[in-house]
Amino acid sequence: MENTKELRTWLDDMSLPHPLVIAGPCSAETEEQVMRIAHDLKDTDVNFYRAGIWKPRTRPGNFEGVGAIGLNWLKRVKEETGLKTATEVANKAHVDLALEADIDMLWIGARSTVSPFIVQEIADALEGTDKVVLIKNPVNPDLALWLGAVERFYQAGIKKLGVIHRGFSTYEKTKYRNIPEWQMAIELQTRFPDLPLINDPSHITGKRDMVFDVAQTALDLNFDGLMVETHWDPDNAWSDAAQQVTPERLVQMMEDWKIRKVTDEEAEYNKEITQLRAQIDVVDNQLIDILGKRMKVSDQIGTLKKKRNVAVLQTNRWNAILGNMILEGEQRGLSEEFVLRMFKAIHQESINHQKKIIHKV
Ligand SMILES: O=C(O)C(=O)C[C@]1(C(=O)O)C=C[C@@H](O)C=C1
Repeated sequence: MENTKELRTWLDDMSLPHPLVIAGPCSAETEEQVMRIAHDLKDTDVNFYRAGIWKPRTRPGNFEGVGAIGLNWLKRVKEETGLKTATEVANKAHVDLALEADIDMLWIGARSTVSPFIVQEIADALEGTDKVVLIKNPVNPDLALWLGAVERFYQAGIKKLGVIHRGFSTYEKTKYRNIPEWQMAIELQTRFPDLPLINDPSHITGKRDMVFDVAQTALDLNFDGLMVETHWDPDNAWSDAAQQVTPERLVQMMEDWKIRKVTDEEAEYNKEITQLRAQIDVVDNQLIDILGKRMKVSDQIGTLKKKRNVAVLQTNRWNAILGNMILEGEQRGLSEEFVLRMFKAIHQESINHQKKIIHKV
């Protein structure tokens, strides 16, 4: 699949003066709940009304969705409010029912994207549809798997495509429910700049008081839209209660978030950015030069270790370096997370260099 301008035609055709907004409850619970939230969102910037009908849950025994009856409620939403509708599909039966109910947008959940078999089944069932299909990232940070899923839909002749960044599972506990790994979204944009990219701050944060900040970060990174779980009584929601916001809060967020331009054509801006980028180029070249020099020293250590039959990995020395560099980094305004990531990459490269030397016959 190649990047083409046509990938964003469906979004451009909407001529929105703001990012695309998909909002609504995590799960459709009752007809009253679905209709009440829809009416609250009716005259706002929300473009698509979302509601989960079939809910893939981590463990059995939790509320697994109301099932097909909820599709009738979404039909009613469209009739009464004019909002377009969206729901998740996870197999062919879901697709058939959703198409029958004329749902406008279908998304593929993170747990489905991980399985090429399921993705292919859904893509085949959707072949040639003119509905919008959005593919959430797989639960694990695997860009090839994510793009592979997009490709399967593209090959099934689906032209209105997009992706949803909902964050990634981790074993370690973090402040996020699913860590954003923004780098993945940046890489995706670099490879497919015209593929509409939607952020899901609800699933990334898992907490409603963090939703705004993550949404703003996404907008700062040129995301095309946001999917925000919205419930009139979030605390009593039947699923994902902690991460849903009220319609009033969503309206406030839509007023408060800052939309940045992709670029600025003004001469003054161009002059300044060109000068600053020239400085970045100089520093980047110095960085590469310095890293090359460091690896040359590492090569010498490798030769010495080979002669003396000493192991490549030296954890005491390595931990001492890391500790020092975290302190040094702090004084220069560099986060511990960044210093750790950078030095782990340097260490790995250094080890690779020495391994080559030691195994050379
Ligand atoms: O100090 C060493 O023994 C090295 O090989 C250098 C180095 C490094 O790149 O800093 C590389 C590997 C070791 O695990 C520790 C440190």
